[in-house]
Amino acid sequence: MADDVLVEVRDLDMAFKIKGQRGQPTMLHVLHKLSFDIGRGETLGLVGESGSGKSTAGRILVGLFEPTGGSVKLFGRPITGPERRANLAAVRSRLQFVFQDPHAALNPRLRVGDSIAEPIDIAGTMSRRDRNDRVKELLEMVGLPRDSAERFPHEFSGGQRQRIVIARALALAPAFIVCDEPVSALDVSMQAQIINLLMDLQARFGLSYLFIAHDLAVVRAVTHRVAVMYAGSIVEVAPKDVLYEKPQHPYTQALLDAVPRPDPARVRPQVIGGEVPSLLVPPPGCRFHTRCPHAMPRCRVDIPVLRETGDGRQTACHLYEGPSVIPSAARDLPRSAHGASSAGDPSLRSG
Ligand SMILES: Nc1ncnc2c1ncn2[C@@H]1O[C@H](COP(=O)(O)OP(=O)(O)OP(=O)(O)O)[C@@H](O)[C@H]1O
Repeated sequence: MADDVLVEVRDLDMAFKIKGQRGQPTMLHVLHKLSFDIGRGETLGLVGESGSGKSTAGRILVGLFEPTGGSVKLFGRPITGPERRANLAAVRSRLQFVFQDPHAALNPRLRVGDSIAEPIDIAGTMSRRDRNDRVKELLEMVGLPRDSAERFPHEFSGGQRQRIVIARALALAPAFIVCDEPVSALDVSMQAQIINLLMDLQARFGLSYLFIAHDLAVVRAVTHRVAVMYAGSIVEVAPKDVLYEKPQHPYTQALLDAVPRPDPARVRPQVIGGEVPSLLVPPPGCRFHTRCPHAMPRCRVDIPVLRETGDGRQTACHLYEGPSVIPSAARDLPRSAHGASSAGDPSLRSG
């Protein structure tokens, strides 16, 4: 593993045992062969429709769920397999999680200082005085007055509460934080402030983030690279400007097309047609083929895997597997290649 890779995920699978029809236990396959890295000081965005598995992936990375397959290394240590327990204990203080809802994340009966100090108290390594000094330092770091420690969560706004949650996440000086929709419960002006805070903290402490969000504008503002998930798989991962300027996977294109833009020529955003496939009975082949305007016969049979397609991008799509020159984006393809007729275009088929 390169020194600057903090998080290494390979072929991650996750299935939950649930009650199926007539109460029979059945497995819900939520993640399928996820692979990605996150570097030191890097923010990887994770986007995709609701239910695509983003939060499940985030929870696995902080040790909340044990995956059913594949491997995860944090700071070079596997947190999957037989060493899971020992390695998680060793890296726990360097991992944190910031949830969407700052109201639910804070105990209303605890003073803010005691909430922030929870990880310190659990670690049990600081004197009372050092702990209280650290709490004040953390409050300052997140832009709150030092005397906030004595107050209760209900005395703060939603944005301030999220600052308190972030202060608690920073208590043990982590290196990696999973931020799961950290600003989606806040109004737009608060969102900008919290995003700026997260970015300032990253610059100051070299933090790495997995940033899970629905809002593609927020993701673009905050991330370095973006991974797009569809029905439990990553379909495209690329540096953010590459992805946003020239989305390659048909699903990424549809996702970006669905974003409302202040463009008078576009009266309303395109919506992604069709239904999200069932995770219980996923379609064979490419899971997006049931909604894909470019689906070819082989898309119904073969599962595409992530492949390098240039510009630091990986895409899982049969359109880009051809033996001939790979187009830099599906948008650059001749019009005929965009429609269903591409099924018959041999230059777009893989060999
Ligand atoms: N503990 C669990 N037990 C059973 N199923 C679960 C569990 N956690 C998540 N799931 C299921 O896994 C699938 C993916 O959920 P997940 O929350 O990871 O998606 P998501 O992309 O984060 O969605 P959202 O954006 O709505 O939060 C869903 O079908 C969900 O119902």
